[in-house]
Amino acid sequence: MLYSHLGVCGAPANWFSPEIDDYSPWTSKPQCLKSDGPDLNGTYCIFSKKDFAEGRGITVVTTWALANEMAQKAAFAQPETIAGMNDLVNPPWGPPPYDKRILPGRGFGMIANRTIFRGERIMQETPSFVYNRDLFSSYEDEDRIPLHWHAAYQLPEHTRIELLELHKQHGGDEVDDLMRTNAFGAYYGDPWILHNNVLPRISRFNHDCRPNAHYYFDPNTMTQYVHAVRTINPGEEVLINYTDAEYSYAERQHAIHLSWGFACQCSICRQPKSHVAASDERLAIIKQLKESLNDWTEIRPDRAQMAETLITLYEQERLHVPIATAYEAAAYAYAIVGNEQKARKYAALSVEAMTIMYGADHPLTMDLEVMMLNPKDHRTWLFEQQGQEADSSAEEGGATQVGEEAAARSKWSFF
Ligand SMILES: C[S@@+](CC[C@H](N)C(=O)[O-])C[C@H]1O[C@@H](n2cnc3c(N)ncnc32)[C@H](O)[C@@H]1O
Repeated sequence: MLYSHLGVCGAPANWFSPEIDDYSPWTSKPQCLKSDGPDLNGTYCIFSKKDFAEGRGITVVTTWALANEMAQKAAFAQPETIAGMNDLVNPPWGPPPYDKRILPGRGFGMIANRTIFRGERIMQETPSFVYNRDLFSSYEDEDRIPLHWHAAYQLPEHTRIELLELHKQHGGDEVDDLMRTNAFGAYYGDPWILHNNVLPRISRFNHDCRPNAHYYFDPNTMTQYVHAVRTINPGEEVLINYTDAEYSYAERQHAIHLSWGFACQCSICRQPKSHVAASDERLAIIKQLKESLNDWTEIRPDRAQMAETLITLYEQERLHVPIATAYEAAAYAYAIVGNEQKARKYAALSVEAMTIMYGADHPLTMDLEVMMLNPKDHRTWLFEQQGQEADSSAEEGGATQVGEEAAARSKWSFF
């Protein structure tokens, strides 16, 4: 569907361009939706930069304040940090280990063209289209959809073609549809605001509830990374998970059908009913154990045992990435009682899995690295003992408050 205002008729009447001469780093003058308030910071506009990421380009529909924040990130301020990110011929991490192929019943998919080992980089990409999700709830379609189109037309032609060729599942407006079918949620700003990132290449990976690859987005480099979570054999399809890895069978089926329009037939969804029920039961116990392990309001002598059970359940569920949080819980459980050897062991396992889950530079990965290198340097070391001392001093009317201790402990809870 083409919008006449894109060419002949000019911008719609409810748009305006702020009277600002310097709108760098954006390469086109931002077009904004008229709002009632005088504050430009909260105004939604289209921000685009044709030369972003060595000519890949980017177009962003968000508030003025969030776009300014984004422009401070390394990807914009130090473009050398993302050199070669979208290069498919000679990418910095070696030739692509997959081929894009048409597959029966599921459109394009990515097939491994060699053995890919756990932790190996498979792909990396900067988004070409970023869209603030609040627009969906704040504006009617007739205001919102022209923004999509105008934003898409701000991209360099080769990137726009790549974007518009993406798979569309739902019908209706094309850009709206491609965004619903292909967008990845991503947080920008402080506090975090949910956006949609469209990454035309990573979008070609199909779904599996027990995938062999995992992605994460780094807002600083504005790059999404995909890594193998287990050995992938040549000829095997590289698959990512579109939903919450810990959803039950019914939740997975519902979410996949609603948002992507297919009935999931992955290896775990195709199991006999009794196996699916057993898996659901394990997932329910995983949920309960995580809640208990996240509760730091009392000293739990069975903490390490709970963490070990959680690890076993994740293994049985073939959840090779979220298991990072179970290793993390085990590392804490052993550190707080002063078991150096086991704290180190589980911290190392967690660092390995967290690097795939969030990246090596993520604060959680770096925190576990401290424990891996020297558990005694970690803030949780012998915490249980300190907690007990604090509890008894509180019972004796001492100055230390048990409540404060509990609050401090709850700050370690990351899952
Ligand atoms: C983000 S796209 C993935 C790439 C897509 N196959 C393509 O041709 O571009 C999502 C769409 O791919 C298809 N798809 C993804 N995973 C699938 C699966 N496991 N089984 C069947 N279809 C799948 C569905 O049509 C879904 O709406």
